[in-house]
Amino acid sequence: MKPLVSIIMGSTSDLPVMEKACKWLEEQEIPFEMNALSAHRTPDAVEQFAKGAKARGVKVIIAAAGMAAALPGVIAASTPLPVIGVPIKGMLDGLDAMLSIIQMPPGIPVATVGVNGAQNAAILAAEMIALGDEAIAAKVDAWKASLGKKIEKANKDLAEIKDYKFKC
Ligand SMILES: Nc1c(C(=O)O)ncn1[C@@H]1O[C@H](COP(=O)(O)O)[C@@H](O)[C@H]1O
Repeated sequence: MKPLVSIIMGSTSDLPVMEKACKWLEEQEIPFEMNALSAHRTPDAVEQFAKGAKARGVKVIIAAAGMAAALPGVIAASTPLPVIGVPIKGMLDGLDAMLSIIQMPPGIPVATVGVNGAQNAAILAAEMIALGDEAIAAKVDAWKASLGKKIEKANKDLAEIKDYKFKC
């Protein structure tokens, strides 16, 4: 199946974080592709990718980068598709990447998730696609319902801990 989500990372050193996005999309059976491209190191390839993504059927791009994270913004500049940026934690705890990604000049937005927020990026991508795709909307709904069930069970378990004292 043609990929609906394209995951781009600045380096394969970002892969341990971005695997969480892949895992979530795989579990939901949402087709995706993944590539390492760098606005700093392979600028021509990034431009070519960004300009061609929509015509290949991609609906949302997830772009992850650490340090001086130009990649998501550079991709956003060359595509009409929504771009979700994932700041990767590095030497400055990811604050450098987060600010690089979130502080886009007016007109070229990047929807930025939290530092290392790969799974949230995948969920947000699915929610965007779900606006025009009932099957994916049903998957997102089911996922959110399962989260609710988990916390309901955790709350029940908490009530059953006999010596639990509310300390706040
Ligand atoms: N921020 C960028 C860009 C870019 O924005 O084009 N290209 C690579 N990087 C980041 O550099 C970090 C170190 O990369 P290496 O581990 O390859 O040296 C990675 O987190 C990557 O995302």
